[in-house]
Amino acid sequence: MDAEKIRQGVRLLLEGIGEDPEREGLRDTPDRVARMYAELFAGYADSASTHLSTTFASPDSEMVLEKDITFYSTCEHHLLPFFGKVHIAYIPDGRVVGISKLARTVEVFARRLQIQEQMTAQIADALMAELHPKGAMVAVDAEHTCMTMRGIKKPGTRTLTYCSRGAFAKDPELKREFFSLVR
Ligand SMILES: Nc1nc2c(ncn2[C@@H]2O[C@H](COP(=O)(O)OP(=O)(O)OP(=O)(O)O)[C@@H](O)[C@H]2O)c(=O)[nH]1
Ligand SMILES: [Zn+2]
Repeated sequence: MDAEKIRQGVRLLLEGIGEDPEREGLRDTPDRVARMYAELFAGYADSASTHLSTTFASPDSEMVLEKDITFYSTCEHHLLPFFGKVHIAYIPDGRVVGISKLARTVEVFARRLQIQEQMTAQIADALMAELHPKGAMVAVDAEHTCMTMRGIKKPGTRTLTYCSRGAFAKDPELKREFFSLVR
């Protein structure tokens, strides 16, 4: 990430809205925003494979479901936050990952400029590619501040997206089980 470019950009934004970037309250803002962006967009320098490569043998495991993983991401159309919960399920094919690694995988993709559908699919595809499970399913339930605090302004509206791969894509019964568990 190029912190200097971000600082220059924020100075221009402040001028654009008619503010004085040199006034006391704003003097450190470009640098604060650059440091904040390093945090919000840390996902670009991270990869799911880093977190999903350590696996443990678990021959008899059935569905594993991690639900209510809180996330904050940034909408690529408006640069505003969208946030909510991710639910991840997979059916191991003999090997499982440490449970924290599922939440880490969410962070890898949430900490980028995103649209919700793409983030949902990227999480499912990363699980399939790294863990080779029999199937994976991801649901995301989020509020987009670009819809609630601006534009159409509908507070409380939630967007739900799903992505199923492998056994979950083929077997409606498994999908139903996933939905009954995340509800
Ligand atoms: N599918 C999808 N759309 C998104 C997401 N985040 C924001 N959007 C939408 O992206 C669209 C961008 O539409 P535009 O018409 O180009 O932008 P806009 O004039 O700011 O649109 P409004 O929000 O309707 O005022 C809007 O409809 C947003 O609601 C997302 O994660 N997925
Ligand atoms: Zn938006």
